[in-house]
Amino acid sequence: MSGTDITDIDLQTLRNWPLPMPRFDDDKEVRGHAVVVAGSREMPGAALLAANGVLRAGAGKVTIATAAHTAAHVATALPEARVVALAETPGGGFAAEGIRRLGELAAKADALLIGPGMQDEQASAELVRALLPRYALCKVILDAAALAVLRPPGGASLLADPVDWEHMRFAEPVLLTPHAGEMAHATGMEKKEIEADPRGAAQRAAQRWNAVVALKGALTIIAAPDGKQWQQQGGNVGLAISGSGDTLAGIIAGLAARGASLEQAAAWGVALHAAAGDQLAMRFGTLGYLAREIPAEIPALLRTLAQA
Ligand SMILES: NC(=O)C1=CN([C@@H]2O[C@H](COP(=O)(O)OP(=O)(O)OC[C@H]3O[C@@H](n4cnc5c(N)ncnc54)[C@H](O)[C@@H]3O)[C@@H](O)[C@H]2O)[C@@H](O)CC1
Ligand SMILES: Nc1ncnc2c1ncn2[C@@H]1O[C@H](COP(=O)(O)OP(=O)(O)O)[C@@H](O)[C@H]1O
Repeated sequence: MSGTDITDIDLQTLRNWPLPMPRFDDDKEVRGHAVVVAGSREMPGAALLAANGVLRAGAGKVTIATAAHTAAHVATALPEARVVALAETPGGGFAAEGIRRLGELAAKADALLIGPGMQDEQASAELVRALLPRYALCKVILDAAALAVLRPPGGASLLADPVDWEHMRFAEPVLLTPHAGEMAHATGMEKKEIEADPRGAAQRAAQRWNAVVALKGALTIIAAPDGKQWQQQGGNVGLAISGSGDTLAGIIAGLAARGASLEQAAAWGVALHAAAGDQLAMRFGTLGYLAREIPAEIPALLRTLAQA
């Protein structure tokens, strides 16, 4: 299933693929605005981890749309963010009444990240289904609970069932950031099967869903709908920690808001995230650094890579 060409995300690849840089006189809107739809009563921290990633990746502005119950706490914890409170479903998801507001926010944003720490997968899937066709005006990244949109209501496997699949082709490519467990959940495949052939799984998903797929793990594969693939095997096992993926999703959203394409934001995001893990491992040891410490490593790494 896997093709033969895959590009390693190494220093040379990044050097040949420079990120868009702001002009000296740009304002914060021009530097990029990301909307992060994330968090819930049980996992408010995911919204903070992702939003920190957005700002540390160099975007000018972040808006967090999160559960009304925890919005005030989130706002206090990240004073740099604008925080929009969304009404909740009984299951802790975001109620449909928030969709119009989210659409208005997305229409003014450069990147839209949906999913980290959201509860109620069904409500999350409905929110994505309702939001994307009406408001797909910016770069969209779907992570964690938002990936539930990939499962048809009956729960059948999309990759195994081309009929159900037809309903789920994205009109415009979005970026999906599943780990193997989420990929298994979305496709009906066994996690073991995905781990045995991550390139094949990512590539099939990218082509069938019309999405850029970043399949995360110790080896991360990025596959684009046109067949291009990148891989990154770096970082360290300390990155296998609660909230690590939330920071990655935020870093990627920040880079996309700055003007990177979805493929470029994914490749740079994965490289920066791994390099941040390596910096933290040198300082604290491989085990025991925190996900919240990852984003603060990014600005210095960006400077180093930009000058490399
Ligand atoms: N502070 C916070 O608010 C945090 C929120 N988090 C949120 O928690 C939610 C659920 O996270 P999980 O995906 O861990 O859900 P689960 O713990 O429900 O895991 C779902 C399935 O995926 C498997 N799995 C989990 N991580 C994996 C990995 N890295 N590679 C392969 N298989 C894996 C599990 O074994 C399980 O079968 C997400 O919305 C996430 O954003 C977590 O990131 C932790 C921190
Ligand atoms: N052993 C490992 N070595 C290097 N990176 C890893 C390893 N395990 C996980 N990662 C990276 O850590 C991140 C974990 O993301 P995820 O599983 O979504 O975490 P969470 O849901 O807790 O936020 C991914 O970017 C993944 O590529």
